[in-house]
Amino acid sequence: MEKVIVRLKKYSYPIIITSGLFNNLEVFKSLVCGDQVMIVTNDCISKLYLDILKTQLIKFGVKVDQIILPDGEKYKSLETLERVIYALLINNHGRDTVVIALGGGVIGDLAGFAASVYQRGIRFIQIPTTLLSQVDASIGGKTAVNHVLGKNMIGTFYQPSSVIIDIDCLKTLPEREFSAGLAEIIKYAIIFDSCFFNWLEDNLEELFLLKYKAISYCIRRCCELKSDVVVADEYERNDKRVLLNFGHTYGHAIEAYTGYDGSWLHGEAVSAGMMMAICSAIILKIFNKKDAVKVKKLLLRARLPIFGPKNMDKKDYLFYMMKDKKNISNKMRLVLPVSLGEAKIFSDITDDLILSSIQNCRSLFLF
Ligand SMILES: NC(=O)c1ccc[n+]([C@@H]2O[C@H](COP(=O)([O-])OP(=O)(O)OC[C@H]3O[C@@H](n4cnc5c(N)ncnc54)[C@H](O)[C@@H]3O)[C@@H](O)[C@H]2O)c1
Ligand SMILES: O=C(O)C(=O)C[C@@H](O)[C@H](O)[C@H](O)COP(=O)(O)O
Ligand SMILES: [Zn+2]
Repeated sequence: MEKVIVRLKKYSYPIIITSGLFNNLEVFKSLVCGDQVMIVTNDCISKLYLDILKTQLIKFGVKVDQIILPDGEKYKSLETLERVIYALLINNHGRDTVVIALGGGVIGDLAGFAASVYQRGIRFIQIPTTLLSQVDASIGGKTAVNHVLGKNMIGTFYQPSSVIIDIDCLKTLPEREFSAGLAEIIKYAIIFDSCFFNWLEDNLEELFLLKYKAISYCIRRCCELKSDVVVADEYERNDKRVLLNFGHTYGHAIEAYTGYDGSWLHGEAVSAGMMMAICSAIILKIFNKKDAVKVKKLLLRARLPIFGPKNMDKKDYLFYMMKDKKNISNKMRLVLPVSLGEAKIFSDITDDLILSSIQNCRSLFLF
C-alpha cells in the first residue's frame, strides 16, 4: 500500500494506492466505523464491486444504503443529482452520513456534488474504479454536473475525506476507457514533467498489460503531480490549477456538442483538444513541431483520437468555447505548451486563432 497526502491549508487527506482492497477492507475501518453510509454507484459498477464492498462495510457495523444510477456521462445532470438527494432524505441520512462514490469520474463528480450540498455538506470518500478517475477525477475536489450548454457548468469545490484507489479494478475496465485515462496521464507529462513523458514513451505497453510496477508508479506520479497543484491553488484562483485544463477548452466543446452521448469519452475529447491546443501553440510559434509530432505519436500509441469529430464545424467550437469557465471579460484564455514539460496560460485569445487551429490541425498532423 502506498500513500500520497494532499496537504491543504485547512486539512489534509490521504490518497491510498493499493490492490486487493475489496478482499481486505481494514483500510475503511477507521474511516467509516460507526457511521451511516450511502454508496453512490451505477448499474455497471454495482454488478462488479457493490456486494463485496457492502459485505465488508456491514461487518464493521456500518448502516449501508445505496443508490444505483444509470451509467453514462449524460446522467451527470441536475436530474440525477436530485435523485441522489432524494435517496439520502428518504433514508433519513443526517450530517453524520458518509457518501461513498464507487465508480469513475461521472459518479465521483456527481456524488461529490451531492455530498457538498446535502445539509450544507457531509463527508465523502472516493473509491475511483477507472484509470481516469484514479489519476485525476477523484483528487482535488472539483465536483460538478453538466448542462446542455456547457460541461461541468454547475458544481462546487469540495474535497473528499479520502481517496482509496484499488489498482485491481483496472482488470475489468474496457480498453477504450483505459485509453481515455491515458489522455489525462499524457496531459500531466506535457504540462509538468518531460521525464515522465519519456517514461510514458518507454512504458506504454507495460501499462496496457497492467504490469503492477509500471501502473502503480504511473498512478502514484499522477497523484503527486495533481496533489501539488491542488495544494498550490485549491480554488483555481491563481494560474497554477488552470494548467490542468490543457486540452479541455476544445475537449469540453466536443463533449457538449455531442450531447454527452458517449460517442466521445472525456479522455478522447481531451486528447483531440490537446492536439488542437498544440496547433494553436505552433501557429503562435511558441511550441516546436518536432515535439508536437512526439505528442501525436504517443497519443496514437495510446489508441486515442488526435482530431475532433469530422462533422463539428468551427462555429460549433466557438459557441461552446465562448462559455468556458476560464474566460475573463468574455475574452478566451487557453493553456498552451511552451515546451515538453511546461505550459502557460495565454489571455486575449482571438477567434481567428481558434478558427485556424481547428482548420489547420488535420493538415498539420496528417503525415
Ligand atoms: N473532478 C475532476 O477533477 C475531474 C477530472 C477529470 C475528469 N472528470 C470527469 O470525469 C468524467 C469521466 O470519468 P471516467 O473516464 O472515469 O468515466 P465514467 O465515470 O463514465 O466511467 C467510464 C465507464 O467505465 C465503467 N466502469 C467504471 N469502472 C469500471 C471498472 N472497474 N470495470 C469496468 N467498468 C468500469 C463505467 O460504468 C463507465 O461505463 C467526466 O465527467 C469528466 O468531466 C473530473
Ligand atoms: O482538477 C482540475 O482542475 C482539472 O482541470 C482536471 C480536469 O482533468 C477535469 O476534467 C476537470 O473536471 C475540468 O474542470 P473544469 O473546471 O474545466 O470543468
Ligand atoms: Zn479532464
